[in-house]
Amino acid sequence: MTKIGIVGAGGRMGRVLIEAVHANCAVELGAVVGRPGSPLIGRDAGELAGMGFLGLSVSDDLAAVVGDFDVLVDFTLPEGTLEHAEVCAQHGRPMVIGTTGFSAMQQRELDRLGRRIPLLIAPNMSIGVNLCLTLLETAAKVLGDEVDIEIIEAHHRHKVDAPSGTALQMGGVVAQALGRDLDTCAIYGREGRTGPRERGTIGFETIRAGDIVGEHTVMFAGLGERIEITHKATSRMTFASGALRAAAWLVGRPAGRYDMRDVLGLG
Ligand SMILES: NC(=O)C1=CN([C@@H]2O[C@H](COP(=O)(O)OP(=O)(O)OC[C@H]3O[C@@H](n4cnc5c(N)ncnc54)[C@H](OP(=O)(O)O)[C@@H]3O)[C@@H](O)[C@H]2O)C=CC1
Ligand SMILES: O=C(O)C1=N[C@H](C(=O)O)C[C@H](O)C1
Repeated sequence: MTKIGIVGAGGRMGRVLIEAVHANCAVELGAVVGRPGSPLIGRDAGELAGMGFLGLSVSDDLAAVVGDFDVLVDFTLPEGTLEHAEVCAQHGRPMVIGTTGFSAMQQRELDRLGRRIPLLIAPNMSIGVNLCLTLLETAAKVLGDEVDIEIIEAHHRHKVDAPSGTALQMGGVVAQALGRDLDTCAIYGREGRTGPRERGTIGFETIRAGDIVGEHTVMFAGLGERIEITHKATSRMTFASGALRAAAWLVGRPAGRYDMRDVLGLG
């Protein structure tokens, strides 16, 4: 049975991951780690996730528990994820990363670490979103430059990065299919006297409100017709289940950077 380590124990995803591991008979909980100084350190992981006593307490030292798991699952913040990845690289542990909001420099650091250990990095672990990436590639290739492309994403009020990692990945897939460079063709929000839409751009719009789990729409709008590909997550369990599937898949792979489409055979 694959032993899972979880960092970011007290986070929205951390708690759901503890629950998901407990409910999945192919994996077991090896270690749960919280941020040093957090009031959660020493608490029982099961009680933290609202599932009752599990007999595994939250540690504040990833290096001290690295022997207790086969693969680490990380949904935290970029700075924390890079520190955790360095520990995993030192101890030869594979890692599944769901964290979003990495800078270009942090992405290069992940590339470097991915040469030492297997790293699976996906801004969205849901099967539905990863299937949508394939649909988007096909749509972009068929519709070409005739249509205007806009990506609209909506998330809960606590989210700290924008646009979402998923929206950026969707933009990247569409841009690549059209032979465009997302860095130069992306427009992030509009206001004031913008003038008419510049052809060849990809627009991003962000909504932050209430408890929305995660919604993404990519609009291909032409003259006389419009296609919209939409994904709506209604439970964080969909991300957690995907992350555990990825974790079990990753153990035993050679060092490298993988993503969820590799797990699903969509790469
Ligand atoms: N790939 C996917 O499918 C999904 C990705 N995400 C992404 O996952 C990330 C987390 O989301 P969410 O759970 O909602 O966020 P939360 O803010 O609820 O949780 C983040 C957790 O990370 C911990 N943390 C933050 N910084 C550090 C650090 N430097 N070292 C160690 N631990 C740290 C926090 O600890 P503390 O509370 O002590 O600050 C907290 O427990 C985001 O980037 C989000 O975009 C979310 C859902 C799905
Ligand atoms: O922060 C979140 O909650 C989510 N973040 C991910 C992203 O940035 O794409 C994925 C998911 O939509 C939830």
